[in-house]
Amino acid sequence: MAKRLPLIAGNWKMNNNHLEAIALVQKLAFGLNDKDYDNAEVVVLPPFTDLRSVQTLVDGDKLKIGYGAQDISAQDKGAYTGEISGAMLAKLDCSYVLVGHSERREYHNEDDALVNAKVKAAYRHGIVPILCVGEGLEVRKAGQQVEHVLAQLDGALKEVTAEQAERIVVAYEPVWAIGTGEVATPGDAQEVCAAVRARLAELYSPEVAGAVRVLYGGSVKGDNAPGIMAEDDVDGALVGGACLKADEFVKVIRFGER
Ligand SMILES: O=C[C@H](O)COP(=O)(O)O
Repeated sequence: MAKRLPLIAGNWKMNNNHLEAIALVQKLAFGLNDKDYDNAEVVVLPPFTDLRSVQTLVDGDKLKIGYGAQDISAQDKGAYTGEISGAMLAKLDCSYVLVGHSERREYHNEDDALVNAKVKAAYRHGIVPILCVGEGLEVRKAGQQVEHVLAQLDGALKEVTAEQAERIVVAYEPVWAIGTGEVATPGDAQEVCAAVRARLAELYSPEVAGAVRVLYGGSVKGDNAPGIMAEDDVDGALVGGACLKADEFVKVIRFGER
C-alpha cells in the first residue's frame, strides 16, 4: 500500500487580515525548501477574507503551499446571509475546507447532520473536507472517547460514497487539548486515530481506510510534533496557535528531522 504523504495544515482561525496573510505566507514559503515539500503536504486555512490574497500570492509566486477555508455552507446558493458556498471556494481554487471544527460545533451549534451536509457540499464542488472530530473532557474522563468520535464519524459520512471517502481527511482533535497547551500523548492520539481507520475499513474497505489521512490536532508545536507523528495511524497535524508564527510552523513541518 502506498505510504500516505503527511499533511500539515495550519488553521489560522480568526487571525490575520489580508495584508497580514500575505506576509505570513511569504515568510512561511521563505522558510521551506524542496525537501520539506517532499516530506509533507503543507496547507494553510486562512479566514475567508484572506483567501483571494493567498490565491494570488500562491499563483503568482508558484508556491507549493496549498490552501483552503475554515467553513463551507451546506447550501449552494441563495438567500443565506453571511454564508460562503462551495462554488465560491472552488472559484478561489481552495483544495480543502475544514468541516465540523469543535469551535463551529460549540459556538455555532453545528450537529452531525449539518456537518454531514457540509461534507457533501464540499464534494459537490471538488473540495476535500478536513473533517474534525473529537471528545470533550467529560467524555475523555469517562473513557468514552472512541465511541464518541466514531459516532461523529458515522454521522458525518452518511451517504458519502467510497470514492468520495477515500479522499477525505479526518482530524482527531480532543477538545480538551485545543489551545490549552494540554497535548494528548502519542498513545492517546494513536488510540483514536487507529479506531477511526478501523471504522473506515468497516464502513467502506481496507483500501479506503489505508488511503485516508488521519491527523491529530490540539496544542501541536515543534517540540511535540515528532512524538505524535511517529505513531502508525497519525498522518499529520491540524495546527492552531503554532501556525501563526512561520518559524514554529516550519518546525512542525520538519517533524521528521528531530
Ligand atoms: O484547528 C486547530 C486546532 O483547533 C488546534 O488548535 P491549537 O493548536 O491552538 O490547540
